[in-house]
Amino acid sequence: MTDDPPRRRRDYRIVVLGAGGVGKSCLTAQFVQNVWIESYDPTIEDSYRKQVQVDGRQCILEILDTAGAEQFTNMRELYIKSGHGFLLVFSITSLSSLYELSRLREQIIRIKEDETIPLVIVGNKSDLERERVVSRSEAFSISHSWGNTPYYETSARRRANVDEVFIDLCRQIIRKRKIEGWGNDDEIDYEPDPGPDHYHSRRRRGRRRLARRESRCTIL
Ligand SMILES: Nc1nc2c(ncn2[C@@H]2O[C@H](COP(=O)(O)OP(=O)(O)OP(=O)(O)O)[C@@H](O)[C@H]2O)c(=O)[nH]1
Repeated sequence: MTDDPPRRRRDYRIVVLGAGGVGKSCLTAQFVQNVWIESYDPTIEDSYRKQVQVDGRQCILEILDTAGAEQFTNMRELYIKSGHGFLLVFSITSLSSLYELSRLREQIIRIKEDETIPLVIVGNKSDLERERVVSRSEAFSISHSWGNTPYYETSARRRANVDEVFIDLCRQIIRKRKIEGWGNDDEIDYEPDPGPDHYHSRRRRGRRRLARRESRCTIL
């Protein structure tokens, strides 16, 4: 019996940021599992993994939702520090959630000490057009002022543009690493695929998993 040749993948750590209630968990659940979760229980830590192909490269996504406001800031700094790319999510029904993104971006740049970190701006809840308070032009003007950061409008409820935002971010990360000469440094042998994309809900264990694993998508 011959061993299979080792397969290779590249691991990218993606962090999903945004104000409370903008739909970060719903977006991620849709991307990972193709499910719509109407109401999310914040007391449960949910961990998601997804292996996807982006232009022939493997990418794994994992999400950790944490409860506890005090830990939140520290955990967020930790996640930002370790992130390779960031989804900045607001709701088109909340102007304040859009303004929150500037603060988050400044925090990312400060912590990462990098102004070219891969970002995607996500205007979620596009199905609530009648409740829209953030115009597309307002969101685009922020995108332009940030050096044309990609802007997408999504609906987690209708699963509109959900894959696109994650894939765009992965592409940016791949491009940046190429430009910066990371080459194949982060390629590692990996275990055979455990099966279909999976989802698990855990209490407390998620944080340890986050520290251990190389590839993550974290929701804050
Ligand atoms: N209509 C509509 N509602 C959405 C959409 N995405 C999320 N929601 C609703 O918005 C609420 C908040 O969604 P979550 O995914 O829990 O938001 P979150 O950003 O993870 O919130 P926090 O855990 O507080 O940070 C829920 O009631 C969802 O059902 C969407 O695309 N359209």
